[in-house]
Amino acid sequence: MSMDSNLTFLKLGGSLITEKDKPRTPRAKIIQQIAWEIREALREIPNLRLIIGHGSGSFGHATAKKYRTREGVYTLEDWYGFVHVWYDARALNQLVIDALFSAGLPVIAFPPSAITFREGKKVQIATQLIQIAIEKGLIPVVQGDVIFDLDQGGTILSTEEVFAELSFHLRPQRILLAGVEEGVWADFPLRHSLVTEISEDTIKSENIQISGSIATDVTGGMAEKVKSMLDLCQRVPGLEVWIFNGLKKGNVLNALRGFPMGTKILSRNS
Ligand SMILES: Nc1ncnc2c1ncn2[C@@H]1O[C@H](COP(=O)(O)OP(=O)(O)OP(=O)(O)O)[C@@H](O)[C@H]1O
Ligand SMILES: C=C(C)CCOP(=O)(O)O
Repeated sequence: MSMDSNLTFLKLGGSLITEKDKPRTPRAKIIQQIAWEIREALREIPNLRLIIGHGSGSFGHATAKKYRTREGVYTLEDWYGFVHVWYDARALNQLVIDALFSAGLPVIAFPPSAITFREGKKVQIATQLIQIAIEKGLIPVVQGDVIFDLDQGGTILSTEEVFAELSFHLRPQRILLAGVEEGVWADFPLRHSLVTEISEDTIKSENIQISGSIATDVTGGMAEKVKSMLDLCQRVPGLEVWIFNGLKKGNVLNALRGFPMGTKILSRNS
């Protein structure tokens, strides 16, 4: 399948849309602001096609950590944990959907728990549903979520993992990952030196200090984000991924306009 030059995936990171170290605390104003920026982008670029994803921040991560849901779901208590994580992730999803819908965006939620399962390493996702929604002019919204797993009962799938699976089928031109950092810092947590481009080559040759999130997190923070996106760029040639700060007014709009900032992740051959 060839690349769809009008299709962009945008993740609103959990660190951006919640106060990640305060349990179940959304950043309502930021979510609203971003909703308006997305609407403005669509007004300016009517043929822009979008899939929006969002992380779980201070909603799902703490509960997922408590029940170790990502490592598997076996006992009755584990299954209680599984639905508890689902419940928390769903609560944040409703707030995001409310803000996007109120801004006039034709959003429709596709929670991975309802359209995805995993068998071994293979993630099966009902991509066709999402494709139909896009063809009808709607904006599918996915999220980090619990999913059933045929080998280990259940697990957690991050937004990036959902995006990766969708990318193989839908071939977006760009993935935009909005968080609270300017991008990937070479010297985190000092934050003096920003890495502008990362490829498989630079990550090996340069001394870039990337670790997990400073808040509670079960999906690996920045380290896993960069690793999974580098891997994806190798497998989907031509794809570009940007990691940038969504807290600054106008940044999401500019990124959607095709002027992203922050750190670009690209395949070795781009
Ligand atoms: N080198 C680095 N550069 C930037 N951030 C880094 C770096 N190393 C670790 N981090 C941490 O990783 C965080 C980003 O990962 P995190 O998973 O929290 O993002 P998110 O996708 O917004 O959250 P969520 O998983 O809740 O959706 C940063 O906010 C920072 O705390
Ligand atoms: C913890 C849960 C429920 C999902 C994690 O997804 P992410 O916030 O995109 O990493």
